[in-house]
Amino acid sequence: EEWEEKGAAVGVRQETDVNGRPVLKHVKKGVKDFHFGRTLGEGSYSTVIAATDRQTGKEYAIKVLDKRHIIKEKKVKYVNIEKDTLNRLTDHPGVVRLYYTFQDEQSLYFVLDLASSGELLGVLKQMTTFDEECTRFYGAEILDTIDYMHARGVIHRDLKPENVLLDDQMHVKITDFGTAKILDQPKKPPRDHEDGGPETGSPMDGADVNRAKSFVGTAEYVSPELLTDKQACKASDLWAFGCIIYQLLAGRPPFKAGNEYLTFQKIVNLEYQFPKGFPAVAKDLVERLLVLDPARRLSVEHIKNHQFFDSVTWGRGLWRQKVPQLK
Ligand SMILES: Nc1ncnc2c1ncn2[C@@H]1O[C@H](COP(=O)(O)OP(=O)(O)OP(=O)(O)O)[C@@H](O)[C@H]1O
Ligand SMILES: O=C(O)[C@@H]1CCC(=O)N(CCc2ccc(Cl)cc2)[C@H]1c1ccccc1Cl
Repeated sequence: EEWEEKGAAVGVRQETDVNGRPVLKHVKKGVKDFHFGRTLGEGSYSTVIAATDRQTGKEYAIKVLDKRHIIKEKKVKYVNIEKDTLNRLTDHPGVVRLYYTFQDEQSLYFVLDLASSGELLGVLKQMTTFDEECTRFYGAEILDTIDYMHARGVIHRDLKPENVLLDDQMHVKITDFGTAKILDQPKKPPRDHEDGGPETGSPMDGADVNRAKSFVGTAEYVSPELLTDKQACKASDLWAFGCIIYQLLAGRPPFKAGNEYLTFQKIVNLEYQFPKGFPAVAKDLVERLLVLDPARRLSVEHIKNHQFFDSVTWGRGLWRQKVPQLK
């Protein structure tokens, strides 16, 4: 009998108890409720598979994590962070939604929105570069989603075109929250070392004693403050946002060198140039985001009011408008 897991009940069934009295049974989805289809992709600790709910016919992406591998690689903390973060970010069109979680002997399952048009990075590579209109549209949807995350006390910490997925209508779906930071966790007694991660207080915490000293995202998008004083803040996501805007228009990220160390050097020395023909208004925006001091970087509000986004209608309207033809 599949019993309700804490707060995870998704369905209710009417039954009668031994005295013939009606009783409501909470049932939880499981593997058998889905028809598993094609593999969408592989991660270091996960496989993502397209699946259809047998009762409703709705399509999902199910992320399957191998328990043994996660424990061996000491990634249990990231699993809990991903779940806790996704459970906080449930009502915004720009975030991949987590519908159910369940498990069996070998695996953990996360039932997610299916983003069937793949990664923004893949589309950018096909196009080489985006024109201003497409950059403005995708920049606006990404920024609107960052605004929502930050308002819910979540810093993504690893924003990049690979983690910006696209749904069947080519709207943005941001994913990969395993390395996110949840800001307003109730303060736990200080630990002997700080990795910047949230105090999840989950039973897994104690088990995961040698936590990563500090998480660093993907080299090309890492903010200078994360490299110098190991502290990420909301402005770190806006640094990555600046790198993404630059990359959509230029076809490559602003800081890229032969190896990670050289890339880090370019970042902390703010060593980057704009290609010829880079639009002036976009250049001004990027220059106000790629600022070494996080306190001097544009805030979300100021970015929304920047001339580059003049024609954008922020809010729900943004997500209802037709996506621009990628040309
Ligand atoms: N909701 C989704 N819809 C469609 N495709 C997805 C979805 N989530 C992930 N994918 C694809 O599946 C692949 C694996 O994603 P996953 O999040 O498991 O690992 P990853 O984050 O890409 O890798 P790593 O764990 O090493 O960072 C990725 O290429 C991604 O594009
Ligand atoms: O937090 C939860 O929602 C439940 C609580 C009950 C439970 O046993 N799990 C799995 C805990 C877990 C985490 C990592 C590994 Cl490698 C194994 C088990 C949690 C879980 C179930 C399914 C999918 C993800 C998770 Cl974290």
